[in-house]
Amino acid sequence: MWRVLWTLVARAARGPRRSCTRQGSGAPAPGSGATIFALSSGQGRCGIAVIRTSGPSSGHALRSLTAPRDLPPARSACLRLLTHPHSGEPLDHALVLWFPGPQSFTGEDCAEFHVHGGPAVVSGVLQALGSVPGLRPAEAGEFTRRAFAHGKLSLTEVEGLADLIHAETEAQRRQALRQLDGELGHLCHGWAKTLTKALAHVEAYIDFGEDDNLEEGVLEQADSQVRELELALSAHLRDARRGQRLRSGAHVVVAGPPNAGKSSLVNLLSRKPVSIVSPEPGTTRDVLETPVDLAGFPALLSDTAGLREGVGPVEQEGVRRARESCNFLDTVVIPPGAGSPSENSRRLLLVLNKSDLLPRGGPDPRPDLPPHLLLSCLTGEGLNGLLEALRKELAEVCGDPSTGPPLLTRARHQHHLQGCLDALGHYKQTKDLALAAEALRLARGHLGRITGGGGTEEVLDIIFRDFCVGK
Ligand SMILES: Nc1nc2c(ncn2[C@@H]2O[C@H](COP(=O)(O)OP(=O)(O)OP(=O)(O)O)[C@@H](O)[C@H]2O)c(=O)[nH]1
Repeated sequence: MWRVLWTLVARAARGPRRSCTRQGSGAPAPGSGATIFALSSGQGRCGIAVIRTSGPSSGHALRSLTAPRDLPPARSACLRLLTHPHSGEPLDHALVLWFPGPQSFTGEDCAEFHVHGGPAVVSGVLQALGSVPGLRPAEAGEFTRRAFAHGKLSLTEVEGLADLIHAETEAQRRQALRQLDGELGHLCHGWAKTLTKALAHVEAYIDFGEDDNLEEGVLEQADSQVRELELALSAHLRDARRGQRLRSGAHVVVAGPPNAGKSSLVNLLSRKPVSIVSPEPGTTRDVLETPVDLAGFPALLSDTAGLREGVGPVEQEGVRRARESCNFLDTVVIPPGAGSPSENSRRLLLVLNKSDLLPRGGPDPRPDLPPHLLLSCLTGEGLNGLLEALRKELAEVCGDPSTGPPLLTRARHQHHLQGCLDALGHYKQTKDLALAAEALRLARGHLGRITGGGGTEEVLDIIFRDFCVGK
């Protein structure tokens, strides 16, 4: 029987749809065939600038620009004089590297020129490359798109790479690196393998149901595999918003009565004068948002109008907007002497500001309040404690990328996971084994599309739009 089942596992793994493996779309990247070139390091004056090429004429380009005109050994840096291929004019002394395909980032022949980073050197070398027949400037993300097309990166790894390039905080960098290293892809791959096994069991029953040699309980095994998978997928979907928040930033709202020191705290946390600080109550009238790195997590920090009643229509509108902002993670700042906050915040971190005005080492001045932190925006005392408390809150809200399972970082991951769960729901409902097998294939197709299997072409333009030229 096991031989029968293994054959079926192999067949189920092939299936009518592409399984979730680490491979590209199979479709050639637009315009692949041409050799592309671009500055891959940042724009502007710098010590070293890296210019690279990818495509069949890379070797020819390297020989055309370097003296001596032979290819350096593969993947070894060599010092060469760069000259213009037509005029012979010296352009720079550069380190050059030759990466013959398929052992290169894109899977194609690639060359790199590490030149001195002056604008004239860079434009001279780019112009020289443009004069080599068969070469054209690369479009944004075209190197990575070719890497994807040649199966060098899965789609989740491409997304991880895009996130790594855009990462502005430590938590974002950690998360992006984990995705680039294939953690999310491996997770989906593991789920797809479970589905393949379940499918093999169902197909075995369809083909050999009457065969005495067929092992007992194959359908029950498939059912239990599906149940386990459902639990795992549901757990990930429950956490789905965390990964997206980690990419886009959590909302942190500073709210409280007028003159509490909200603007002072926003300026302190963002390390720049975002808001006007003044002893006059009611200075901040509207919600002021600024992106910040809070204890390694990305956040959109909002300063709000002081919450009070009986003011004019403009300030009242500010108060209304402030209350509306208190939907996410709120830090409510209150001064000594104010009443307990009544805001209906989902997550509240209470800070008692102006602690420098309190007697040193005295008892807690506000034992009537819920647990709170003491802070002085004036002296900075208590700031480390507040940052640590924020780090814990944000790790809850965004997910901690140092530990825990890989996060779903995009809406499309969530969409396909939900699609997979829905298909598993159909599997459980139907009594028809052929339809059950089809539901499992459908579920597996959704998982495959997360890592870039068939049917992802429509999202490629959106994903690669996030890249810069040269990547
Ligand atoms: N002593 C002391 N004064 C502070 C501290 N933080 C802020 N202040 C002062 O308190 C006053 C009000 O500060 P703001 O930051 O403008 O207060 P706010 O809550 O934004 O005020 P509104 O715009 O009215 O809502 C200013 O004079 C600040 O210099 C602090 O920790 N200690």
